[in-house]
Amino acid sequence: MVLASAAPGIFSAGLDILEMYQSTPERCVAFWRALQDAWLNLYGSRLITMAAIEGHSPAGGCLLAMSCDYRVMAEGKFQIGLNETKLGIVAPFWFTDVMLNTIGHRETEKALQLGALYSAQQALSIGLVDKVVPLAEVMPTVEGELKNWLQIPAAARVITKTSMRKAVLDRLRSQKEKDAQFFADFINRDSVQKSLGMYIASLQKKKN
Ligand SMILES: CCCCCCCCCCCCC/C=C/C(=O)SCCNC(=O)CCNC(=O)[C@H](O)C(C)(C)COP(=O)(O)OP(=O)(O)OC[C@H]1O[C@@H](n2cnc3c(N)ncnc32)[C@H](O)[C@@H]1OP(=O)(O)O
Repeated sequence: MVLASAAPGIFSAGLDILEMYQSTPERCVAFWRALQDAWLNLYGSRLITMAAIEGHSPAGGCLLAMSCDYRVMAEGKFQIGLNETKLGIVAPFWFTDVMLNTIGHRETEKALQLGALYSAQQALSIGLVDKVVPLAEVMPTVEGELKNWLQIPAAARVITKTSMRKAVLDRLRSQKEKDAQFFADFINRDSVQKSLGMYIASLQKKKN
């Protein structure tokens, strides 16, 4: 399975910030449950999963990419990373776990505190993506890599993948409702709503 985007220049802009702003607790819980299930299915997928990152990939976009087995990113101006702290929010523990599994403890600690967004070359240097190529070559490179992965006996590959990811998946599975409730409480704090409001305004200002 290849994750790619139909929007030129954007792999994924992350979670819909407007869903987290001035929403109701009930809607926040439903929103979060949908995200949890999507992520559990992706990270726990038995399929070979690859991200064709042909554009920006902040926050939830970076989570999607990191949850795949292999990442190819377009060189140039695009950025990738977990930038949550820049919005005044905090990456949930399962976002952090996936980043830890991808780039290790020291880089994750820096990346998360700073809300760092990396260029493709920087992302390559810390292991956040596996390959950087010109934009037009992203999809052919993914397809070529997929052929390599498909050579591996499926059962052996799936057992290996499952055992590598089980602990992180189980950690969320065992506390889904608590996590959803925590999200709804956290996101509706006055201080968090204020930060989100300012961030939304800054996105709109950038456009004008
Ligand atoms: C004690 C422990 C505590 C733990 C607590 C944990 C609890 C949980 C806390 C909460 C965790 C939440 C996790 C959040 C994850 C996320 O994914 S948050 C989203 C982060 N995303 C971003 O920051 C991206 C913002 N967007 C951009 O930077 C740019 O838009 C872009 C992606 C780089 C593209 O730029 P460009 O091509 O120039 O397009 P724009 O003109 O900027 O955008 C077009 C329109 O789209 C709107 N938009 C962009 N991104 C979003 C978004 N994520 N959500 C909603 N809307 C978005 C943008 O405002 C423009 O809108 P219009 O002006 O109406 O056209």
